Amino acid sequence: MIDVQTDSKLLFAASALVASWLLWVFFVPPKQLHNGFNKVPIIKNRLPGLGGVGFYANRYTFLSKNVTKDPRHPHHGIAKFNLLGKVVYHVGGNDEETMRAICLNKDLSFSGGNNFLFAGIAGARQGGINEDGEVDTEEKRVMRDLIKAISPTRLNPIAPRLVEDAYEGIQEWLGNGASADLDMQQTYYPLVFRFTVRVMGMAEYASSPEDLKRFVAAFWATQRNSGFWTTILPWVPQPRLLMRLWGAVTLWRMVRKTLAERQKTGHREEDYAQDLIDNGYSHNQVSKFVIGGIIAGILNTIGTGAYSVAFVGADDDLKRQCRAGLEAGLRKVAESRGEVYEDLTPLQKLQMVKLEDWESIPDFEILHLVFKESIRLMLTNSLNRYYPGPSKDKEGKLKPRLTIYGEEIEDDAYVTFSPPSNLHDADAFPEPFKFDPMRYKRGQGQTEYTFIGWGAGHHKCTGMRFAKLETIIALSSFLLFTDFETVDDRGKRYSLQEVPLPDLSQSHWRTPRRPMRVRITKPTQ
Ligand code: HEM
Repeated sequence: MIDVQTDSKLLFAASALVASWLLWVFFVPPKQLHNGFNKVPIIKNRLPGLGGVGFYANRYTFLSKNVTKDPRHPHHGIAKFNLLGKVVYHVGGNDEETMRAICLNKDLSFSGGNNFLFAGIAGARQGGINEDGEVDTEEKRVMRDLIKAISPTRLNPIAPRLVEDAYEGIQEWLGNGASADLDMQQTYYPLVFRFTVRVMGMAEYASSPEDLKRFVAAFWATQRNSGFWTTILPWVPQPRLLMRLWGAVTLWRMVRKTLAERQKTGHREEDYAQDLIDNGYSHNQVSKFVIGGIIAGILNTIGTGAYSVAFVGADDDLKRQCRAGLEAGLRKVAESRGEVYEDLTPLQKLQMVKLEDWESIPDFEILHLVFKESIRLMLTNSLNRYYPGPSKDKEGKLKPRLTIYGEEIEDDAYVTFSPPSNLHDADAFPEPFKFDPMRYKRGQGQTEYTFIGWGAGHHKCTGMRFAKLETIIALSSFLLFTDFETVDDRGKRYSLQEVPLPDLSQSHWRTPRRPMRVRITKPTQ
């Protein structure tokens, strides 16, 4: 028999429990935040228990609203806030001492920071740090493999194939027409994807448009479906979460299936996945490497590269300068190989260039400066770290505690540095939102601490040379295989300073604030 009275009592008790738990989750910040460990100002949040979840959803705006209001020095200073029960220190500025404190302190965990502050995995294992407080061997191995995958010995033989990919891409975009208006997200982004799968794995997708399309769609399903609710309530089924799951499962299954096919048929490719297979790595290990490598390789490269093309397409003088530099450099390469420059096709000219040529021939410098300036304007991803506390040195003595802007940081805290605080600082880069690639020739942003675009210290970008190579190949392909200009959706030309930047809170997809197309035309000569 049902005892109605007991049941309703139980129901009441359960509801009260849930309600108190929710109140606690939403309104009670972690004790650590207010414990007076230091005098760092606290960022207040409407739901102090959840904390500054705007950091995930709208990072740039969240920091602009809550840190300094001085637009000449965005995001400068230090402030702390609660984020899902963890204490996070925001740090910004362009003084070398502060950046060194973050970039050179071996007690700070890169993967621990990114698991939580980038991927939004609250309470995840502080990956990469073993019980002795050292970077674990699995993480070291993955990093070693990545360095090998994009080493000059591998990039040089693949570079001509990347040029061919760009050439084919352009022919495909033009189709039978004399010109085409490119939405860069739908055209340039898949091209960079093609480059990346060719280098890392799975090269099969680079030659199969259908597979590439499916792979790209699955990738973006994982990257573009993180938001406020999926971060706060990751266990509650919701459309974005399901999309994310679908993306992750599809990526995983595609890579596993392709690996199994290689094993079954003996088919081989020139990508790094093949090297790993040959070295006896398990399919699990290869899949993790491929997917991780693609995430690292794609996210910062697509938008900054696409905008490099768009900026050049918006200014005829800059385009002339880039073409002149490119042609002069290509002529030198051809002549050094004993070729007659005029006898070569544009494709052959570009395919001859080695990584070291792109990096060392002074005529190519203008292309690098365009890319550098595009990164300066666009890079908003923070440098994320986890601080477990000071470790011990070899004699067993505690190392000095992490100190930033004179304030000691407690154990079990997160630290995040905002690149725009460095890259958009008006003293370091006058008129910071003006696209001005020649500013570096006037002495701005010369060191890794005065230009944090590639990071600095222990975690400086491993993929820098590859990112430069692929972007310069793509930009050079536009310059050599097409004529191009940057227009709006009605075909009206944008000037250099009118090129619409993306909302800087949007970390990867980088949609321009107003419609933007790159109009390519078959060259007349
Ligand atoms: C425009 C393109 C790129 C930009 C602006 C960029 C920027 C950065 C920055 C700022 C960091 C430092 C992060 C930190 O300290 O927390 C970094 C690290 C890293 N980047 Fe890049 N990156 C780019 C392309 C690439 C590519 C193409 C790859 C790989 C194929 C790559 C792989 C990595 C890796 C593995 C790290 C971590 C290094 C370590 O922990 O030692 N990046 N990148």
